[in-house]
Amino acid sequence: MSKTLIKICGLSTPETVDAAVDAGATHIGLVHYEPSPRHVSIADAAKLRVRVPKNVKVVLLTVNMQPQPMSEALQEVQPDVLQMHGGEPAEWLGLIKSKSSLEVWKAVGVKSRASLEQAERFVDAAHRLIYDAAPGALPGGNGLLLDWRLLINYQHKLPWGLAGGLNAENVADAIRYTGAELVDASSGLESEPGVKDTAKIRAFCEAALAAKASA
Ligand SMILES: O=C(O)c1ccccc1N[C@@H]1O[C@H](COP(=O)(O)O)[C@@H](O)[C@H]1O
Repeated sequence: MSKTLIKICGLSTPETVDAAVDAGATHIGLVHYEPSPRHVSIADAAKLRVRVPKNVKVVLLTVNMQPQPMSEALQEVQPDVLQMHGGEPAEWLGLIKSKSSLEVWKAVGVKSRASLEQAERFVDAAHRLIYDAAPGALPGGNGLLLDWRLLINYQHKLPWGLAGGLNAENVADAIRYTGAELVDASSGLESEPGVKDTAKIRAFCEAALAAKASA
């Protein structure tokens, strides 16, 4: 199995971006969604983006963002990946995928096997699905685990990643149990909402890199 992909999301300071890169993250997530404690403005996202070396991908996370501000945000931040974490329709993602060189990811809340089947509507519209727990107070970033058993023996139609309540203590089990090739964590790496802890980031990356999926 190839090396696990690691996305550290909700970074908002130069120090924590650098810590994630140094720890071996393959993807740096910047959340642009005002209700989130991890929200960064587009101007700040653009400043953080330029710190990230070329071998690490920058993911801009948005929620139901309208086309015009989205287009301006993409222009300014120049992310490698756009993660849509709301109720965006497949047609909308498909349009962005067909008109840009961006990798397009769609996050879906997984409550049942039916959620996985419903997410297949994004097969032509997205490059990757991110399986998260069902939305809580926020559309994501709630630290809620999804039921990993739902993923066992599922014939995924797209590359996918596992999110939802991951932290340094559970990520190795998550990889071994589900076979996830990409793990995505945010609130589990914080000392308080919106404040990333560099020691937790390092411990998460170490545990994820050391784990070998058996699924
Ligand atoms: O992190 C947020 O605040 C956020 C806000 C709105 C949508 C998604 C958000 N985060 C993403 O949600 C998943 C799971 O996060 P957690 O590890 O359970 O906190 C992940 O993709 C985050 O990047």
